[in-house]
Amino acid sequence: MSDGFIEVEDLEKVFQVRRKSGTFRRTKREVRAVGGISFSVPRGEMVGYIGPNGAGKSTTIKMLTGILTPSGGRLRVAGLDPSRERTRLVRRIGVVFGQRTTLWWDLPLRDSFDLVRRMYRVPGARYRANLERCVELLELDGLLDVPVRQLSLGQRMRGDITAALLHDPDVLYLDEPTIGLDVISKVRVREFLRDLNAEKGTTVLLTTHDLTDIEQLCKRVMVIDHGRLMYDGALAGLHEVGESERTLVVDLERALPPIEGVSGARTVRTEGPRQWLAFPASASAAPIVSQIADGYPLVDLSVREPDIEDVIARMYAEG
Ligand SMILES: Nc1ncnc2c1ncn2[C@@H]1O[C@H](COP(=O)(O)OP(=O)(O)OP(=O)(O)O)[C@@H](O)[C@H]1O
Repeated sequence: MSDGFIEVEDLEKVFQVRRKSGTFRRTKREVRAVGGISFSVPRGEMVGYIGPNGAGKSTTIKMLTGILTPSGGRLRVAGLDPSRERTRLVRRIGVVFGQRTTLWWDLPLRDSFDLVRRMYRVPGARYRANLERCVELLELDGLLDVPVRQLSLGQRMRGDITAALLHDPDVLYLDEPTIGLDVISKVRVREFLRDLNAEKGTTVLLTTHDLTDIEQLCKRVMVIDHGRLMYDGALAGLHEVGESERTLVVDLERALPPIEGVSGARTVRTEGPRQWLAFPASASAAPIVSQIADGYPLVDLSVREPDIEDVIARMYAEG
């Protein structure tokens, strides 16, 4: 194996699923959730790990955290074998699942954090410094005495991220950290993660359905589908392989005929004063925006990233 901080070689996970067939008979079926993948992540890198539903992302993360034992292949995180040395590994990693909380539902945030401190035996000074930093950067001030169940989704997520970082992990696994968050909370979480990576050199593996997360945080992205690694490289390269498109959504002062004559983009939909223009995902939106602003009464605009499913479908189409 090479000397990456996360090293994965021919990693496999096969689940045996029992199915009832007829009244008495049960048949066994194998599900190859991860079918022999290899990658290496150097220390301090932020990597996106994306793929459609059921692709094998969670199963990979569970093997990387030691929750699941691989069926085959080799795996090292911070020099440790996750399933055999799980207790030692736990001190080196942090995990955030967007769809469920690791915080105690009925306790105020402060008490949840205190329990995490005891569990990981974080020294007092380090705990206070880390908590203070998270409270400031994630704007949790005033929320520490609120029970978790009373927090909004965005506030809870920021609480979960704090809980995952109190013991200064070297590796952070983030599973859909911006799912269901409003635009402002998303921006806040992304800024925080960028700063964390820059200041502490935390290695981050990020699973998300939101390509904007990847675009703003990761230089490198890995795509998994049907348990196989389909792509490992820059996001721009992925867009080129799949010839995927981004969409510019423009609001004009009034309803007008479809915008025409903008080089590099074409109008794909109009609805009252709002129009949608598609352009190659690897191109910059700036020249398109300026052409529209020169010729049309522009009020507002936003750029939408392509869906991950769409990008992957196009990859297949390219063959
Ligand atoms: N414990 C299990 N027993 C049997 N099959 C499983 C188990 N866990 C996962 N699978 C199957 O393995 C495959 C990969 O699942 P996995 O949860 O890793 O996908 P995913 O990429 O994380 O999907 P999602 O984006 O929906 O979370 C799926 O077909 C799933 O049904």
